[in-house]
Amino acid sequence: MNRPEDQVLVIFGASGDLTKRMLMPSLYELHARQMLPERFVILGTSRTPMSDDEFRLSIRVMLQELKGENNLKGEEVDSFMRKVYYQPFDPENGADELGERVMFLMEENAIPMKVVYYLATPPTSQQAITKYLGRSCLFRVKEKGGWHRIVVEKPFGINLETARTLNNSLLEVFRENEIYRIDHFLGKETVQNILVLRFANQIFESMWNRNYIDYVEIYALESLGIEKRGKYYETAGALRDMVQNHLMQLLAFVAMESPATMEPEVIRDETAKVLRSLRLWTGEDIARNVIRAQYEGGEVKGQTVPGYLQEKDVALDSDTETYVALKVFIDNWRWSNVPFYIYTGKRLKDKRSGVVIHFKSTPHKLFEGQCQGTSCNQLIIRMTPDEGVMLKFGLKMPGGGFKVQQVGMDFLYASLCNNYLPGAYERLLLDAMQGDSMLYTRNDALEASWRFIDPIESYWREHPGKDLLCYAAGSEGPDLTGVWDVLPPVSKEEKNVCWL
Ligand SMILES: NC(=O)C1=CN([C@@H]2O[C@H](COP(=O)(O)OP(=O)(O)OC[C@H]3O[C@@H](n4cnc5c(N)ncnc54)[C@H](OP(=O)(O)O)[C@@H]3O)[C@@H](O)[C@H]2O)C=CC1
Ligand SMILES: O=C1O[C@H](COP(=O)(O)O)[C@@H](O)[C@H](O)[C@H]1O
Repeated sequence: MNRPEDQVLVIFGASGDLTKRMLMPSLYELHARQMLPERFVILGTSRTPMSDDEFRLSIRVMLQELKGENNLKGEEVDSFMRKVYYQPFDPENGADELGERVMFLMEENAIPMKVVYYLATPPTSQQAITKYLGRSCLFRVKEKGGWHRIVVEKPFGINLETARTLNNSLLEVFRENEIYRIDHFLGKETVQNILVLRFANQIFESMWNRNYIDYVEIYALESLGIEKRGKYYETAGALRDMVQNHLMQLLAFVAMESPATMEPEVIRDETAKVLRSLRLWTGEDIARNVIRAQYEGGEVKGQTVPGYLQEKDVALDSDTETYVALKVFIDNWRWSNVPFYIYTGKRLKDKRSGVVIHFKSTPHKLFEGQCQGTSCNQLIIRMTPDEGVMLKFGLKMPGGGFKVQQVGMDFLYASLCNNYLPGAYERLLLDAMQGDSMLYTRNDALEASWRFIDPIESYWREHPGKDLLCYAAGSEGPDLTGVWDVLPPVSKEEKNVCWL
């Protein structure tokens, strides 16, 4: 792959968690693999006063923590740090020190006027930063034959209305093709692989519809709690934090029609179409098809952990959901009446995420014990743990008679000769630098997703605490027996099965 052209990356929110834990380590990894532009500067900025060296030191410490001191090459870290700078700056204070610093660094490093801005800041500051960029001397890079792009972190609004307001303020300064709305799930190798698995293999794609598929499960289960993000999580909950963005995008990849080409706009047209075809739940449909729950105290991996209500910055009577299960339909020709079950939650037994395609059973059952009366065939696309793909089918048990046992054919990414899997942020940062927006969310898709989420949030607001289930931290989630027609996937289903 070609390295991106020479440019500057300006990261707003440089003193924050995302920059330290995800962005800088990903940029370091790209540097170590010589995938960054030859002439390249990373300028971090936030309001916190810090010198270049203080910023570099904080990044060095984080790299050592994440990768282990022995796994870092001193020379490589030093050469990376030579690309890193910091400028304290408040976008609301009227001055343009940031713009001047960027211009100076471009000149000093003989970098053309090409800039990516990364907004790793809270949504409340995004409008002020965008407005600043519109009035800064930086805005002139385009007049001088350069380009600029802006990457915007989630959450993109808290409902359709706020998403539109944010989008309009971005469009006052940037063109749609310069706006990159990031969804880090799309940067995951296994998620991208859904496209290849589906569209490079006739055996799957020809069966990928209502005639052969009974139902689909999409899940992202976590053992982590809300960490120190109580304030944010109280306004988000599992539905806005995970479903509105990541799981809707994943659903769109699983359900989209085959694109005519692999061009970004063609792929994004197809994913947007899926989200526009979602059946919108209203009123009592919501009570039937959307389940919410909240964790109580418990034990996760041998550690006692508090319940959600005891977490910092959480209201004592909060009804914020930390778990949500949804039954979703895509009202189009391909998926008519095929349920998609979506599950996500915090403080569960393990971290597991993936997609399970449940194929229909054979029309006539010939064999004894044929997969306990259900279908023998599932395709499991595992994102975490053990990234890979497993196909399950029935085979004859050795010995007399014709007894069926379900077995699995398992592909593990770890088994590849070159088993380096780029992190999601590595891939997405590189794409933004190269001007490839395929794995970034387009505004119409985002709006379609909010159109589905908003009525559920409104219903919950109108019925505080109604039907809120609870589950113990460290469990598999709330007990849905009798509440839900299909029970959520449990860890054992993803494992290969051995002969009885
Ligand atoms: N952390 C994570 O794992 C993930 C985070 N995100 C998203 O990324 C964004 C940042 O998250 P995170 O790093 O965790 O948040 P933090 O609170 O850790 O950091 C926020 C950063 O934004 C800066 N900031 C805050 N207010 C302003 C302002 N008015 N003007 C300029 N800069 C400001 C802060 O610096 P200062 O106060 O010095 O200005 C700080 O550098 C959020 O939108 C979050 O939802 C998305 C996915 C994962
Ligand atoms: O965006 C978010 O994603 C993480 C889960 O991401 P993963 O890559 O670790 O699966 C989630 O923990 C967080 O709450 C959410 O904001």
